Amino acid sequence: MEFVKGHGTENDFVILPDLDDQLDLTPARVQALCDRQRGLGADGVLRVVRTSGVSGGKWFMDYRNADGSIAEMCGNGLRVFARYLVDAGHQPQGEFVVGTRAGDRTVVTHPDGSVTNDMGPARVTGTSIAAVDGHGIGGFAVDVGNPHLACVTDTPVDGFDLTVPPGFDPVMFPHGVNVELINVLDPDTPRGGALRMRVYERGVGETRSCGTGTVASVASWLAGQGRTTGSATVDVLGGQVFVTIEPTTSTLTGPAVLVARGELDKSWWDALA
Ligand SMILES: N[C@@H](CCC[C@H](N)C(=O)O)C(=O)O
Repeated sequence: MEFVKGHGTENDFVILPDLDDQLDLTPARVQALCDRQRGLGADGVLRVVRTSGVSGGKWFMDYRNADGSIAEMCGNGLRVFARYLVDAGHQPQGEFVVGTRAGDRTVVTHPDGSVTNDMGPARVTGTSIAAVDGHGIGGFAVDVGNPHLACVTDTPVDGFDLTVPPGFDPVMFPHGVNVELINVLDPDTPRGGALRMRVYERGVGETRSCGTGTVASVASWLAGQGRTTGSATVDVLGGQVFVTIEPTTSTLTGPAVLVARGELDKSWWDALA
């Protein structure tokens, strides 16, 4: 069985081409694939499925977190998924649609290897508090298809201990939440704001980047100013992305890198069922 390894700003994924939707991708198999000692190592799995499509799209991105859980959407994963489709010859370079559990998303692959995703609306749904490293940090709940609690703080984000999961309000986030900590590096550059973000991802732990988290972070930063539109670069541990927020949608541009391809050992895979 073929696999491809890739990353977007060092948020890394095992890509499993399964065009005819045949694979039994159990949580145990996802956990083993993502394990950095007994598997390939990754923050998540992207299963590539060909579909008849509900609105012109030919592809479905089946995203799983490293703990085996299913999430609605993955922004970095979507860029890597798009890059894989072009690299494998399944799509020409340019614009096409990918189905996700959060809905259809248009992607545009660029010749320099970067990808722009239409991320859909970033809906600010309220305020809440994250308990991080002994601090209570206020932020905005933002729905980017998946749930986020994006907290702008003056405390330097690089100093927080994110080896422990942040606490959050389980009534507000009954299905868990991804927590972002954000510093404003510069509120007004020629490209909009400049933010720095760290993230603790639901179902994974701290990762070096989270695409939906960067969109939530910019939406939260804007909401704190009473704004609903704007743009910003977001520095993450694994690089930089660019986000725009519009009234009805948002976009995310950043790198998408394919690193390796190979074959899974059949007896290893079968033993995990
Ligand atoms: N890394 C992703 C987000 C993956 C899903 C998230 N952990 C969740 O459970 O919602 C991204 O780049 O957006």
